Amino acid sequence: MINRLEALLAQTSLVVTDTQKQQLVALVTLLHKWNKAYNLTSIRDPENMLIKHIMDSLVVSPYLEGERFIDVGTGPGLPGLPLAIMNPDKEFVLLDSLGKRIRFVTQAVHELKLTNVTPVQSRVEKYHPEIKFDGVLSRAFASLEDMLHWCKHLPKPDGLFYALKGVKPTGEIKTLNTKFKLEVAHKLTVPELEGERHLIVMSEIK
Ligand SMILES: C[S@@+](CC[C@H](N)C(=O)[O-])C[C@H]1O[C@@H](n2cnc3c(N)ncnc32)[C@H](O)[C@@H]1O
Repeated sequence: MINRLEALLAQTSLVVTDTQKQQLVALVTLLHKWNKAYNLTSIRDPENMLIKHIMDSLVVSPYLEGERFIDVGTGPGLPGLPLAIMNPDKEFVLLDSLGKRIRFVTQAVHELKLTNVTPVQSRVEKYHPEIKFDGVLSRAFASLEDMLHWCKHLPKPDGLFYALKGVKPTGEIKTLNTKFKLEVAHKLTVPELEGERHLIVMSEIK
């Protein structure tokens, strides 16, 4: 699988060390193994997991600004685990309300020896950390409006919200609550993934 990962990475400008490649492959292997018993993702085949989960998460990496992030509704650690592997100098809280998903994330953190990830089982509305975040991330979590509403207590005053989406959510952007504004919408290219991907970056208006 490492050859396949290297071929996919070669189609990007991402610079990934051998250790990081091994961790990414180990993550796919673990997800594939746990998925049989715990139904963590509808994508069951490791090759598809590499493209639709790992590469889809990794291409967000160059756009992260800051040191401390939370991935809300992380499910089995997506995009948070690939991003944490890619950015060992940044801290990631991976939050989900479902126990089986956070148990998987905890196991992955242990097996991959990740020291920059804290798994948290909680509903996002009820999670009030002492230290706020530079960025609030989500993929396949909620509409932009719901994400901003449920997560508005999480970023630092100048922190950003990042939502990874399919087709550009023009309607959702137009109807953003007047307290928030669109910073930028990046069109993402995920090697060998058909269909559009967008990273919507938003901030609160002060
Ligand atoms: C469709 S899954 C997406 C999982 C992952 N981000 C991905 O891209 O594969 C949405 C996740 O959000 C979680 N979730 C939904 N509402 C939540 C809330 N209010 N607080 C915390 N987690 C929530 C669900 O348990 C589920 O794991």
